[in-house]
Amino acid sequence: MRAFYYNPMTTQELVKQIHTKKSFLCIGLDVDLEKVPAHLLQEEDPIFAFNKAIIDATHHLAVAYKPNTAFYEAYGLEGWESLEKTIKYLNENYPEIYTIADAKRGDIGNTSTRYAKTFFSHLNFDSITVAPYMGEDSVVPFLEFENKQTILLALTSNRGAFDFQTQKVEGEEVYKKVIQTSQTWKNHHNLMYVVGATKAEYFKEIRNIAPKNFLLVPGVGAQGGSLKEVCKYGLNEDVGLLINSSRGIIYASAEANFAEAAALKAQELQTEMKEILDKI
Ligand SMILES: O=C(O)c1cc(=O)[nH]c(=O)n1[C@@H]1O[C@H](COP(=O)(O)O)[C@@H](O)[C@H]1O
Repeated sequence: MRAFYYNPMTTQELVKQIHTKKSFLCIGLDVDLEKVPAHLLQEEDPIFAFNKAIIDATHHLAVAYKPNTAFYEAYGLEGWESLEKTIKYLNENYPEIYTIADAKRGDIGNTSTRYAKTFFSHLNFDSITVAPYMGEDSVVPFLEFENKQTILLALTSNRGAFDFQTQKVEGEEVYKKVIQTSQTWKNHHNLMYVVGATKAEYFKEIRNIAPKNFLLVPGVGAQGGSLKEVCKYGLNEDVGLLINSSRGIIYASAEANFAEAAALKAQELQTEMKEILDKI
């Protein structure tokens, strides 16, 4: 795929879109060919056909899409091509939509630079999820892209988050150290954090140390997190939340009506979001 001209999206534009659509919904495009409707398997590119139908049916309800790269890499070269077609389709047809490469990268600086080029320059994603474990020099190559966002894993939605992230080092939980330390690397226009929806009771403290940053919040839907609980302390003056649901939306039906069923699920969340936004 050749690089094409594309205007990168700032957080201010993201906030504008949130207010226009009355939505801070992110739809996760985690495509599993064992779960897509059988008739799509006859398509030349079933993954892209599935994504296109979901995007066309839900783009007015969501402000962001988040393909998790594992679901594409698992199908080898063909899967990677489906990912390329998906991001190109989003950028060309819905340029207002915010895009997240959920790739959870991060390596020595020289290698992180290549990851950053892959997802920001070549694929033209607006943002990427990055693991902070290797420290500042592994994250800075992503932050050097001025109009792109780096989304650091802070407190993840899974049970294993308690293995390291909530453990104390010198009296402070590791996830707090990640947030506090990284705040000195770049400003809130370039830096966001992942905080799981299943960890709603932590949002108050997280907002104390990261009042301005956007938080990407996966775990609503299939993992059982509550939108209302997250919003109680997670919202900030710019809304500041992107709530992701993947399986709960895209696999609402495995029948021919899968895209309409996905739109209904997205609509349920958007309606709840509108009610919340109307009150602030
Ligand atoms: O970075 C992520 O997006 C992420 C972080 C996290 O703590 N928990 C988490 O579930 N995710 C991702 O968010 C998506 C959640 O999918 P569902 O549980 O199907 O809604 C998957 O792509 C996960 O890999």
